[in-house]
Amino acid sequence: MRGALLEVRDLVVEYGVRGGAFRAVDGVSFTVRRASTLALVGESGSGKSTIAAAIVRLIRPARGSILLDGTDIAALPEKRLRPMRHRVQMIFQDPYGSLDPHLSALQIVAEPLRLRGHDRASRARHAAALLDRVGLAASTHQRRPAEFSGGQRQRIGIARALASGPELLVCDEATSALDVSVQAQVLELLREIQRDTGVAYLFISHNLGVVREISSELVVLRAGRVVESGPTERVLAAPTQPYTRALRRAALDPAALRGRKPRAVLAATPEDSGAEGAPGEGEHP
Ligand SMILES: Nc1ncnc2c1ncn2[C@@H]1O[C@H](COP(=O)(O)OP(=O)(O)OP(=O)(O)O)[C@@H](O)[C@H]1O
Repeated sequence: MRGALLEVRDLVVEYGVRGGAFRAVDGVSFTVRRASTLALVGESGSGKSTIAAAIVRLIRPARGSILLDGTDIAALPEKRLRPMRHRVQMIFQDPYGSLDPHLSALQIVAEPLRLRGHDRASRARHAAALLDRVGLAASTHQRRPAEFSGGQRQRIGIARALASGPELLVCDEATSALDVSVQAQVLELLREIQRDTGVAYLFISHNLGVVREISSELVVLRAGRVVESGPTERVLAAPTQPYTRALRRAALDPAALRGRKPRAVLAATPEDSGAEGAPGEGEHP
């Protein structure tokens, strides 16, 4: 089995709310292995994005550790974290908001290369190669983000993330805004990139169809806690938790397959309302 790249241990993340702290992530542990894909699933509000934000250090956890190759990046002072930041990159549901509208695709992808010390010629060469790699023809490289489709913008986001030379890509609903055929193309691209570069993915999604395609390991979250985890095929073939069964049914719902959040279709049937209670319960108001 491949070695561990990212080990999340007993992670607790809290948000300050009126009257105290709200615990959005409550004692979560999992391991992402090198060159492999672990999916985090769970209904809206279960804590997926909060975990992602803690991993890329947008938020500091209240407790627990996030070990990247054995170094606890949750505890590192900013100065010591800086040289490691390029090792973990993130791609978002809609990269549009994070792509500078005034820059060309080539300039967007060149920026992380500048930060890594590439000179101008090397930046142009590498950025063009990365855009080619994600399937964007040279004739499009000078276009601005608004001149691309959603799927193409996601490709720019992937190329930009790759420009940092990451070992881990955190993909937060990275294909959810895309229609099904474009989604399949982007998933295939991510798989090819993993084969070529050995990058690992932490793949956050509410869509079990997508998760089945891309991940080897699965962690199911509910109200900030892990309710089930293991090899994806095993967990999906024989979920032991009522909540996972409800999620699996939701994945078969056409609305879920179109990329909508399945909250509305998550009402558990009586057979599923076991000790875990009905999905949606315990959600933060
Ligand atoms: N800044 C914040 N302040 C207070 N509570 C927050 C904040 N951000 C998120 N939360 C709460 O933390 C919980 C987890 O939110 P999070 O966004 O991590 O869930 P999620 O599983 O990613 O949901 P989604 O699928 O809708 O993106 C939710 O109950 C949410 O309301």
